[in-house]
Amino acid sequence: MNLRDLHEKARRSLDPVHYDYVAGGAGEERVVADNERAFDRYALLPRVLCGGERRDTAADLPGAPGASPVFVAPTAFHRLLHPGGEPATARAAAAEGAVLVTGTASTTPVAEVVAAARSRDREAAVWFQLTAHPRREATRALVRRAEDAGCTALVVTVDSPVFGRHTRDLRNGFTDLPPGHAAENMRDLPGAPPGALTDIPMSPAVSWADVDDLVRRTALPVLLKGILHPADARLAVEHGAAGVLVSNHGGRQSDAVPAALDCLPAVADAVAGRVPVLLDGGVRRGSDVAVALALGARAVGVGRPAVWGLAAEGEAGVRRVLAALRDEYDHTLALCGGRRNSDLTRDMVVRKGGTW
Ligand SMILES: Cc1cc2nc3c(=O)[nH]c(=O)nc-3n(C[C@H](O)[C@H](O)[C@H](O)COP(=O)(O)O)c2cc1C
Ligand SMILES: CCCCCCC(=O)C(=O)O
Repeated sequence: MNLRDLHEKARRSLDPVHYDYVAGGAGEERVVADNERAFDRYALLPRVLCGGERRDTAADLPGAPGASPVFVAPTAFHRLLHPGGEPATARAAAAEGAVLVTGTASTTPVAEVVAAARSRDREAAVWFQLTAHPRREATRALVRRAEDAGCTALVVTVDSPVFGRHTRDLRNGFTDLPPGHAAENMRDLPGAPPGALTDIPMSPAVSWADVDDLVRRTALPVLLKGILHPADARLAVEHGAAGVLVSNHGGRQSDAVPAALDCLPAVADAVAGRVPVLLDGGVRRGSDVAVALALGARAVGVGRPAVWGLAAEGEAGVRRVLAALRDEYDHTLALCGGRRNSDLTRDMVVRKGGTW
C-alpha cells in the first residue's frame, strides 16, 4: 500500500466536509497543486562509486539532534479526523524518530501530546507551533505551557496575518468545530473566564517586535514558519531565529505565492548556513526529500500525508507514512551514491529536460 492508497482510504473514511478541510486550500488551489508539481520539475543527478553499505540519514535539528529528516508539520484538529487524535500522531512520530510539530490548534492539550510521544520514546522531540496572539500575555501563557510540557523548540507561524480563504470550507459552510471538539491549548488563557476558550486570532499586528519578545523570554530555540522571501530569511536570523521553515502553509493562505520548493534555494543562500533551513509543502515521496535536501533543506515536513495516515489507520497509519518516506529516501540516497544527507548537493539537482 503506498501513500496514494492511504489517501484514498482516508477520503473514504472521513466526513466529506472534514476531508475538504484537509485537502483544500486557498482560492483556486493553484498553490496546493504547484507545491507537488514543483518536485516533478526536478531530477536527481547521481554520483557513482562513492556510497556505503549503510547510510546515516539522521538530521541535526534544533532541540532534536539525530532526528529523521522527515518531520510532521503542524496540522490542526486531529481528533476531528480520528478518535486517537494528536496522541496517536505523537506516538507514531516518536516511534519513527520523527519530530512532531504539535500546534496551537491541537484538540489535545500540549502536555498530553508530549506525554504520548514520550510514552514511545523517552527522548522524543515535540516542537510547539505557535500562532502568536496580539495580546502578548496570551502568547506568553501558551509558550509557558509548551515549555512546561517539555517541548524542545517553538515554531512560530508567520505567514498568517489573516486567515486564508479556504474555498471548499466556504462552500461547505465549515466555520466551526463540531460540539465536543476544541482547540484545547486555548482554554484558560489569561484574560478569559475559567474554563473558557480564547479564539485563535490571526493578526496583522503581530510583528518582528513579537519575535524579539519571544526570543528574549524563552530558552527554547525559536524557528519561523512561513518564510518565502530571502530578505525575511536574513531578518529571521538577525532577530535570533534558530531556524527558518520555508512554507506557504500547504497553499492554504495565499493562492498567489510560488511553490515552497521554488523559494528554497534563495532562502538557503540568504541564510548561508547560519541556522538550519527546513521546508514543507508538497513532499510526497522519498525522492522529494532528497531534492529538497540537495537544494538546501536540513529536513522536510509533511502535513497532509500524515493526516491521511491518521484518518485512515490512526497511529499505525502515521507510522506507515513516515516509515515509507524514510525508507524511500534512504533508497534514493543510496542510488545517488550518498552516505549521509550532506552528500546531496545542489549540483545533483537538475531541471528536467534542461541542460547544465
Ligand atoms: C488540515 C491542515 C491544518 C493545518 N493547520 C496548521 C496550523 O494550525 N498551523 C500551521 O502553522 N500550519 C498549519 N497547516 C500547514 C502545515 O503545517 C504545512 O505547512 C502544510 O500542510 C505543508 O504542506 P503539505 O500538506 O503539502 O505537506 C495545516 C495544514 C493542513 C493541511
Ligand atoms: C481559527 C483556527 C485556525 C487554526 C489554524 C488552522 C490552519 O492553519 C489551517 O491551515 O487550517
